[in-house]
Amino acid sequence: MSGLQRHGITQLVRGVARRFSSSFASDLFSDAAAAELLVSAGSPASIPRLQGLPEVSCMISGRANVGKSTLLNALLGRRNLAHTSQKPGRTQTLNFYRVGRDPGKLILVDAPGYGARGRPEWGELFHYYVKRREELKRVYLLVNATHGLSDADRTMLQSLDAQCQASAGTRFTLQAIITKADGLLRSSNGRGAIKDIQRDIFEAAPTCLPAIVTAALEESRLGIDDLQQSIAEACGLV
Ligand SMILES: Nc1nc2c(ncn2[C@@H]2O[C@H](COP(=O)(O)OP(=O)(O)OP(=O)(O)O)[C@@H](O)[C@H]2O)c(=O)[nH]1
Ligand SMILES: [Mg+2]
Repeated sequence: MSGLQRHGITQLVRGVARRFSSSFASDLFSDAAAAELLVSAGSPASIPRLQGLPEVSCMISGRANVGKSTLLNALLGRRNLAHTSQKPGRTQTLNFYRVGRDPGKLILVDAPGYGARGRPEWGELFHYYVKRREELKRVYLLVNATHGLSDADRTMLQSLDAQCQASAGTRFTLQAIITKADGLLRSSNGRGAIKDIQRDIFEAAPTCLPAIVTAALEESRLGIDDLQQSIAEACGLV
């Protein structure tokens, strides 16, 4: 068998494996009606143990109004499981959502936005959670495509990156999500602007995995399958 044929077969096997694992990831998120908000925690003392559940937590955090709750609804195929609002600061607690039918396979955590019009105590709650939560597998940091990185995003990325480096990625890994990309991708320099954001993210946090570019409104969806796949991989479920 020639080298070229061997290469062709390897590529074919990889392609099939990728398709198989991506269909597994979408199965994981397919049971939309069964997803459930388990607990909202407003203080470190009320962060739940959730013992008994095979919990693997993914954390979604980001600047207020960046589109976290809308993204969570898109991921779970639900309209209003997580409350959304045009006004920043709607999410004020850590909200633990079970994905799938009880006992579930993983937990998604929606967090209060920090930065503009977020409150410092919400940031403290998030930091407490990230420092202590053994079940946490990955932190997703959301960046608004139209605003780019804020100073608060940079500070957060640097802090999370330092924690990832300190544990050599054994505690949790870090990945950025560029949200609300629909608006930017319609403009002539949209792709360039997204590349700039990706470069800024890498400069602030070299351990951050390549950003997933998303749009989460019902009328324009982008990157949701990729995000489902990434969450399943982070949680060791594919
Ligand atoms: N164009 C566009 N708008 C979006 C997208 N995602 C969310 N939005 C809008 O942005 C606003 C804020 O969305 P939320 O999901 O409530 O944002 P959040 O980050 O959860 O906000 P807080 O909980 O207040 O921190 C809403 O008006 C959404 O409809 C998107 O992908 N594209
Ligand atoms: Mg919210």
